[in-house]
Amino acid sequence: MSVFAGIGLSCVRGERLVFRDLDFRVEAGTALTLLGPNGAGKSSLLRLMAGLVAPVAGQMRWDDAAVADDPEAHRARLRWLGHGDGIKAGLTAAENAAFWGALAGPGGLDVAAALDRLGLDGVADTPARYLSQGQRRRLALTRLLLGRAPLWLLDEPTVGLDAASVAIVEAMLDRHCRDGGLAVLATHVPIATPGARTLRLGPAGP
Ligand SMILES: Nc1ncnc2c1ncn2[C@@H]1O[C@H](COP(=O)(O)OP(=O)(O)OP(=O)(O)O)[C@@H](O)[C@H]1O
Repeated sequence: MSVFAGIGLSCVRGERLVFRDLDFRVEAGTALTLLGPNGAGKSSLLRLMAGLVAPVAGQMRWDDAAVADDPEAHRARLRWLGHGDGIKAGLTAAENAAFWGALAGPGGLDVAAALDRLGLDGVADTPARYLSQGQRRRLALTRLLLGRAPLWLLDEPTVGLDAASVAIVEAMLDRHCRDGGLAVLATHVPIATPGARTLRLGPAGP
């Protein structure tokens, strides 16, 4: 059973110490929700977990190995969803998903099934520039289903989504964890997760 953990992590962005001596632990089959006010460091912690920002102190481990010892293996095991949707406006919804699917490797849903899961089957052939904000976010979320990765790192995944779409994301998280996956997500709105574990980050410093 995989375990993703951080021990004694400190993070500096620009000149600012965002957090220090932070520990986390996520086990296979569970999700960890990061909570805290604006600027508390939720996105910074997710970026650190994704290997996009290096900690100034501390260590992250996947099972018994230090993540920093094999960054490529870590990249291969994670799916990252940041604030940006990463969508090419000139491509249709299906073409965007096909592009991600080609990069994602084997084991996931095909494009039609992923679009269907996110309720986008009716706009598959619509250029992404004509999609609504919520449809664009749902399109970005198909990346999680195209190819299999055990670790999902999601920064405010439900921004712009209506209640029905939030329920779809909750069902995706539930299924991912039941399949033995792990997830870490930052959010300002309630999202039901398996186990409902939370890590609260403190208010930002001066
Ligand atoms: N690239 C950067 N350069 C300098 N400072 C940064 C950078 N990115 C983030 N920060 C600072 O780090 C702190 C934490 O920001 P972060 O985005 O991690 O917070 P957050 O908890 O995700 O906030 P929000 O809820 O508003 O999304 C903030 O003070 C922010 O200004």
